[in-house]
Amino acid sequence: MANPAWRLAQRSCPSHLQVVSFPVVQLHMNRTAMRASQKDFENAVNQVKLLKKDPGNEVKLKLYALYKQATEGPCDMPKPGVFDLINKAKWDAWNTLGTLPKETARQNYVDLVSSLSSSLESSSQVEPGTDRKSTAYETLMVTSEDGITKITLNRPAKKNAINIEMYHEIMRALKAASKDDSSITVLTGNGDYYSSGNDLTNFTDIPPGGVEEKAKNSAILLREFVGCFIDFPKPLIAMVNGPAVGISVTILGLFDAVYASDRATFHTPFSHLGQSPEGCSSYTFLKIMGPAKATEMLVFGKKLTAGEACAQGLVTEVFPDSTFQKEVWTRLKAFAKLPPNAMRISKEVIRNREKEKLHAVNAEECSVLQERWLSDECMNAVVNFLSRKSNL
Ligand SMILES: CCCCCCCCCCC/C=C/C(=O)SCCNC(=O)CCNC(=O)[C@H](O)C(C)(C)COP(=O)(O)OP(=O)(O)OC[C@H]1O[C@@H](n2cnc3c(N)ncnc32)[C@H](O)[C@@H]1OP(=O)(O)O
Repeated sequence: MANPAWRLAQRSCPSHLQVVSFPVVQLHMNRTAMRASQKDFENAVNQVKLLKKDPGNEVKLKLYALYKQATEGPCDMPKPGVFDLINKAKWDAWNTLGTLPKETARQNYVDLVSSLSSSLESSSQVEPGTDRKSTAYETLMVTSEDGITKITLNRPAKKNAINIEMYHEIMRALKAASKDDSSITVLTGNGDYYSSGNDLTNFTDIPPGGVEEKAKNSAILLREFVGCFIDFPKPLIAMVNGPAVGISVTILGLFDAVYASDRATFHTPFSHLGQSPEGCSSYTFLKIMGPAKATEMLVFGKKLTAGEACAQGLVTEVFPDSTFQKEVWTRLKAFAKLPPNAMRISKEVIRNREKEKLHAVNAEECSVLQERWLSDECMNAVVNFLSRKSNL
């Protein structure tokens, strides 16, 4: 237990959280749909006692925060002073959870313990330096090689539209990547598209009278999904191999570098869909490109070419499609040889002061969208697409 922040954090934690060992399992994010029972929660709390390896301060603070949220609800403690670093770190971690419902916090705690266990299992099964290929995903391909974990969206026949399963799997892959032995993480798409954004059939499996409930659960899912990008600790790089739509574009503002093929386009047709911006784009795009250009994209749905997106600062560099893979991978392999701790810490220094703001923006965007999804404008747009009348 290297860091005094955690040691101190333990003092006001229940005794089970004072044992630092490392959990054991595969993260089953789709369990969020099932809801953890009190018994699952208690089991997870006990499982923490069995952990053999230190999961690191970041994870321990998350466990602390989720435990407090699950047992006491939203943080109502006065904010510690700036020099009370340890208690402030704990307070920040708890307070960041905002009004996350107790039962969601309980579920997230169970999932986190489960994912820690999973990461221990996988790392103990793989020789250091050995290439890994995960077969545990339905909608992704995840590989780890040369210090780079590559997450590939893998529904090419649907233009890599993000269905509910893919949201969960991306979160699971990011959580695993944040703890594996790679230095950088790359997100890309299989096939001709990077991603066509939210799968519009996500709006279809709604039980009669259940639309409000579905909107509420979707807002929780979206907030958690975007939160994983806000909190991702290692350099996160997008390789935008083709057109990108909707949420696959907006979250680019949370990446550390965005490399694009000259075939890529960037399109956020939220108004056409009766929806509103997410992925923190209502904040990041304004910072990146200024309000005038951000409004063109986010309000009027202007589709940008890769060159335009680069000129506006959303994209780091554009490559001819014919050499895109080769040139970007050469670059990524060089990045992956840089000292990983230095990269992680530099990212922290660059990003950390914005984190609290980003989580607040994320929460607000999700709450606005929750209402939007119930609007006639949104429902009509979805029905139009599903009946193939959409003409974005
Ligand atoms: C009650 C509340 C529930 C809320 C649930 C919400 C959960 C979180 C939401 C987070 C917020 C995110 C917002 C966004 O991302 S907005 C952007 C949404 N995306 C779109 O509007 C794009 C829609 N797709 C298209 O316009 C075209 O398909 C596209 C231009 C991408 C490609 O056109 P093209 O003609 O080249 O190809 P096809 O249309 O024939 O597509 C091939 C097949 O892929 C299917 N497809 C493509 N994109 C999607 C999609 N986004 N959702 C569902 N399906 C998609 C398409 O239907 C074709 O399938 P078939 O071959 O079976 O017909």
